[in-house]
Amino acid sequence: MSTIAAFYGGKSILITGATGFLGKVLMEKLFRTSPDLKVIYILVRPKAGQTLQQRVFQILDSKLFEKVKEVCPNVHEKIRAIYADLNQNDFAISKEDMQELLSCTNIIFHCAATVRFDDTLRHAVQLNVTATRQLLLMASQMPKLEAFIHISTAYSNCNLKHIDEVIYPCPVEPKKIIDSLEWLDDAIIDEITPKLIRDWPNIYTYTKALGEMVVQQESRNLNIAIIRPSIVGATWQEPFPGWVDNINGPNGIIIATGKGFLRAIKATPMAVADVIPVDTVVNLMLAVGWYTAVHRPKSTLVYHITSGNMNPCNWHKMGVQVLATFEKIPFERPFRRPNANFTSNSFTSQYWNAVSHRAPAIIYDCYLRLTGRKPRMTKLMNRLLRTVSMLEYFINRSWEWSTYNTEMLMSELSPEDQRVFNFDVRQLNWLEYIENYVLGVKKYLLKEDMAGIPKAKQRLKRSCTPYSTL
Ligand SMILES: CCCCCCCCCCCCCCCCCCCCCC(=O)SCCNC(=O)CCNC(=O)[C@H](O)C(C)(C)COP(=O)(O)OP(=O)(O)OC[C@H]1O[C@@H](n2cnc3c(N)ncnc32)[C@H](O)[C@@H]1OP(=O)(O)O
Ligand SMILES: NC(=O)C1=CN([C@@H]2O[C@H](COP(=O)(O)OP(=O)(O)OC[C@H]3O[C@@H](n4cnc5c(N)ncnc54)[C@H](OP(=O)(O)O)[C@@H]3O)[C@@H](O)[C@H]2O)C=CC1
Repeated sequence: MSTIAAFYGGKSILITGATGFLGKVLMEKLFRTSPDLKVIYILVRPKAGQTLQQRVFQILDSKLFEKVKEVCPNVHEKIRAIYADLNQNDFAISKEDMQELLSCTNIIFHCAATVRFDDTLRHAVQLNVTATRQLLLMASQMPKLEAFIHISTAYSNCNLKHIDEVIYPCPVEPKKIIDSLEWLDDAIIDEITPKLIRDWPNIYTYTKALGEMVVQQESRNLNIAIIRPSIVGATWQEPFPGWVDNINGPNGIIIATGKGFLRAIKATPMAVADVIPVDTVVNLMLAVGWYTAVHRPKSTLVYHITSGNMNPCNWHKMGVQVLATFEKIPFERPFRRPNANFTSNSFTSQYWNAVSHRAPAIIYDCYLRLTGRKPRMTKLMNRLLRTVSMLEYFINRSWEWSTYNTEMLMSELSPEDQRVFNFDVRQLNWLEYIENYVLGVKKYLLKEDMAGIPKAKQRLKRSCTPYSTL
C-alpha cells in the first residue's frame, strides 16, 4: 500500500483553484488514490451562469473523472463546494462555512491564481498576493492543519538565469504594494506598473514572486511548502494521456498552428522547452503534502518541478514533432495546411507576420465581404499575433532551475510511492508525449471526432492553399 495514499485517507483537504486545469487533475488523483479521504472542500465562485453545484457536477461528469467514479462511487458526497470569491474580503465565505473550514481542514493546496499575462496590477495583486495572505491568515486559525502547499511558478524569478529553490526578495515589499493599491487610482497604477515590475516580463510572474514573499513573511508556525512548476502541459499518463482543457501555454499555439493560422513564430529553436506534464506536477504536490505534514521541515521548502535539467527537450524538437503529428492526426477544417517555422530574427519575424499572417487574413476578409459575410480573419489574426508576442519572452530564453529538494523528496519515497506518485520526468519519452498532447488538444479542447481523421487526411493531401470552409 502506498504510504502517501494512506496518508490522505480520512483527511479533510481544502483546495483553491479546484475548477482550474491543475486543480481538477489534483482532485481526480486524490479521489482515485485515496477514495477513503474524508472530504475535499473547494472554494468556488459561480461562473458563466452556472451555480456552484452545476460547476461541480460538470467537472465530475467529465471524461477526466471516469475512473474516479469506479473507485469512489460516492465522490459527489465527498466534495463540498463552498461559495467563495478570492477577490473579496474574507473571500465572502459565510460564517458557518468559515467555521467548518477553520475547525476541520487538515491540508491546504492553494492553486487559485490569475494566470493572465495582461491582467491589471490591482486584480493580479488581489488574487496572487492579497488572497494568499488572507488564506495564510485563515490557515493560522486552523487547529488541525498539517500542511499548507502553495503553488507558484518556476517563472516567478524569470528575471534570473539560474534559479535556486529559495525565496528571493522582491525590490518592493508586498505589503507596501497592497497598501498603496488601496488609495491609488487606476490611471496612476497603470503609469507606475512598468517601474514596479522592472525586469519581470509581465504582471503575472511579478505578482507570483510577491505571493512567495508573502508566504515567507506570513508563515508563522505553519508547515508550508512552495511548488514551482514550469510550463504545465497535458497529462503524460494519468488518468489517461493527453488530457488538456484550456488554451494557455502551448495549447493555443498548437491549435493555431494545426488550423493553419500560424506559420512563423519568433523563437530560439535550441532554447529549452521546459514543459512539464500536469499529472507529474500533481504527483509531486501530493508527495510534498505528505512530506511537509509528516516530516515537518524546519523551514519552508521550495520544490522545482521542471523538465529541462533532467530530460531536456528544445522548441525545435517539439515543433518538428507537433508538425509530424498533424500529418498523422490532422485537425478538421484548417484555414491552410499546417506548416510553421521558428525564426529567431526580428526582421524575418516581421516579414513573415506581414506576408504569411496579415496579408492572407486581409485577402480572406475581402473574400468574406464579397460573398456577403462578415469579415473576421484580420481581427482574429491580430489577437493571435498579440498572444504570440506575449509568449515570446518564454520561447527565446532558457533557464536553469536547481532541483535538490525535488530529488531529495524522490529519494525519500518508497518504491511503491515512486510508482504511484511518479514525478521522475527522466522517464518521459518526449516524442510519444507530444503526439499524445496534440491528439489530446484535438479530442478534449477542439472536441473533434476521431472518426473524421481519414477524411481530414485526404483533404490535407490535396491542399496547399487556403481553404474557404472555415
Ligand atoms: C517548427 C515550428 C513548429 C511550430 C509548431 C508549434 C509548436 C509548439 C510550440 C509551442 C510554443 C508554446 C509557448 C508557450 C509558452 C508559455 C509560457 C508560459 C510561461 C509561464 C507559465 C506559468 O507560470 S502560468 C500559465 C501560463 N499562462 C498562460 O499561458 C496565459 C497566457 N494567456 C494570456 O494571458 C491571455 O490569453 C492573452 C495572451 C493576454 C490573450 O488575451 P485575450 O484578451 O486576447 O483573450 P483570450 O485569452 O480570451 O484569448 C483570445 C484569443 O487568443 C487565443 N489564445 C489565447 N491564448 C493563446 C495561446 N497561448 N496561443 C495561441 N492562441 C491563444 C484564443 O484562442 C482566443 O482566440 P479567439 O479570439 O478566437 O477566441
Ligand atoms: N498552467 C500553467 O502552465 C502553470 C500554472 N502555474 C500555477 O498553477 C496554479 C494553477 O494554474 P492553472 O490551473 O493553470 O490555472 P487556471 O486558470 O486553469 O485556474 C485558476 C483557478 O483559480 C480560480 N480563481 C481565479 N480567480 C478566482 C476568484 N476570484 N475566486 C475564486 N477562485 C478563483 C479559478 O476559478 P474559476 O474557474 O472560477 O475561474 C480556477 O479554478 C496557479 O497558481 C498558477 O500560477 C504555475 C506554472 C505553470
